[in-house]
Amino acid sequence: MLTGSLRPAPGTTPARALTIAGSDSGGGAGVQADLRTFQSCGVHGMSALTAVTVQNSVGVSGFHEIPVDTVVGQIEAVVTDIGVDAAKTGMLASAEIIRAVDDTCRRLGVGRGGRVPLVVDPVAASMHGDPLLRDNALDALRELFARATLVTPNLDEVRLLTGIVARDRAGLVDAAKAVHALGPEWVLIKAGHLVDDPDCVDVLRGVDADGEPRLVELPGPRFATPHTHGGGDTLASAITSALARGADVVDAVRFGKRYVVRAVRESYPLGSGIGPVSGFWRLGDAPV
Ligand SMILES: Nc1ncnc2c1ncn2[C@@H]1O[C@H](COP(=O)(O)OP(=O)(O)OP(=O)(O)O)[C@@H](O)[C@H]1O
Ligand SMILES: Cc1ncc(COP(=O)(O)O)c(N)n1
Repeated sequence: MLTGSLRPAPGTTPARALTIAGSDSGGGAGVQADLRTFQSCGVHGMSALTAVTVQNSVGVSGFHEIPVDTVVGQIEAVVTDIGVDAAKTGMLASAEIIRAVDDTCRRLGVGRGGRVPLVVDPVAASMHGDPLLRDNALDALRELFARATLVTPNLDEVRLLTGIVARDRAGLVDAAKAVHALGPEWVLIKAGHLVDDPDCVDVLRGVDADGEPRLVELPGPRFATPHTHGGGDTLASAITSALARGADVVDAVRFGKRYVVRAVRESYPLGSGIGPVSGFWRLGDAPV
């Protein structure tokens, strides 16, 4: 289902995915990366904007939150009319927005217990180290995990949310167990920050159909590039796209990993700081 052409048949309604996230003015991460990824995975992308960041390749100099009612209104507007096959969250900015998103998802059947899978990427800071979440919002973020089909923390987010400092692959497995205990159905711990490991082996943990704990390693090469801005958003959006197209969580995560490996391999310099992973790699060469 997820190999070969991902282009929807002309005239048919494609699978639909919603991102609830912030804008990156530099275009490398946030809703810009999410919508780009949905498109190249053959999925119609929709967005509920939570915040506008002032951002370029060297950092985030500030952000402005969207009023809670407007965040909720965007989600309701698209879910009740257009419909959604899978959703993801990225930058949620504040405890008030997180709690409103959690409540809205519950009401609309998005996330655990509902019809629509929900991927929660617990964005707390940019890769430059600039905050994207208010200091008092960690409890609300932990609570949102219980609504998630899948959460996708990086190692800094694992440390913030659980106190666990993972230094090697065994540490990733411990981290997966600790984050799983916070209540999501599945956890994907991303290995990008384990810079001393020659490979990038992400770890997925969940419970299979028989109720048995399941651990899946997602192997991948590590490319020697500083330009990985938006890698986490791109991975989570590719996974969300696969879920929207009907894949189960393990297959969707395998697809997302294959997708992000290509995106990192073709990442490019931009500005004077950190460039983005590529959204171009699936473009064909046919003349227009
Ligand atoms: N240098 C690299 N080479 C190959 N894969 C990488 C590299 N860095 C990260 N990845 C992969 O990219 C994905 C994102 O991982 P990472 O740990 O960087 O998440 P993140 O910190 O949330 O991303 P970002 O902050 O860059 O948006 C993971 O699948 C990870 O294994
Ligand atoms: C709006 C927004 N959302 C998410 C990120 C995280 O991406 P990264 O960790 O690559 O900076 C970001 N920088 N900006």
